Amino acid sequence: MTEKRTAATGSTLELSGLSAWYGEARVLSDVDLTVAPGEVVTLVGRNGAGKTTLLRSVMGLHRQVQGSVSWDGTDLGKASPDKRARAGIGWVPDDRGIYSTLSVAENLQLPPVTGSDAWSVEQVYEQFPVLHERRDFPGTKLSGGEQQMLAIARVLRMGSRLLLLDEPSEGLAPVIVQRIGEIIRQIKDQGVSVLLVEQNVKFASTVADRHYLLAQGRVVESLDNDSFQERTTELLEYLGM
Ligand SMILES: Nc1ncnc2c1ncn2[C@@H]1O[C@H](COP(=O)(O)OP(=O)(O)OP(=O)(O)O)[C@@H](O)[C@H]1O
Repeated sequence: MTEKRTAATGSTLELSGLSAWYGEARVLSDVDLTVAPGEVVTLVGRNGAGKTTLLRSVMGLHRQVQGSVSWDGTDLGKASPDKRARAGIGWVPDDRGIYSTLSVAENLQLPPVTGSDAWSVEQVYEQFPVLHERRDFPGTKLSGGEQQMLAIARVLRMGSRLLLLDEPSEGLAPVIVQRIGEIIRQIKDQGVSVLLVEQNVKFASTVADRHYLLAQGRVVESLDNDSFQERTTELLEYLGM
């Protein structure tokens, strides 16, 4: 098992006044957001609200931004995505981004180790037995759920301390969504933080500590999970979801 980290050794993500544009179009406006060590936080909002752009801005993949993204007390400024990855931020895109012609085992060998908490391949196989069973299969032969597990396992192999997950439950069967939920709770227990874009509100409420509701690029509500569960119907109606 991976050693459990304590909150004291973790890092906080803090966005302050983050705005983002595509050309002239402003798609994020003055977003303030924090993710504390070991916290699971979701971004909820309808299509086009700016959720993916926010994750890409944290990773440094979207560059037309203003405001600050700070990690571990340091403003990331214009740091490259590679530098952010080496600082412990792991990105799991919505298309999962695995190398489809490489085997599961090869995909797991590729990531550079960036942190002292990097999972070994053995740990990955212990926690994701299905990846062990499929270790010689190419990415193309994996189911959606297996691809999602592989994508998450790859950032854990690097030792990322903050996972940015873009719709991990999308298109997956309920039993697999449940398994992804267990994995998120487990990595949280190990002190890893998660910022999760999620349209599946029920799933979000089973894994998250807090939620930010985004509408037209603005944070319109920030709620703990109890308040979110109490007000789900009202909030979804407001968001048009
Ligand atoms: N490459 C791009 N060029 C121009 N506009 C873009 C681009 N990517 C996204 N947008 C626009 O930016 C806004 C925010 O998009 P974003 O993908 O961040 O939203 P989202 O909340 O993640 O929605 P979805 O769930 O549909 O991906 C939308 O209006 C979208 O049309």
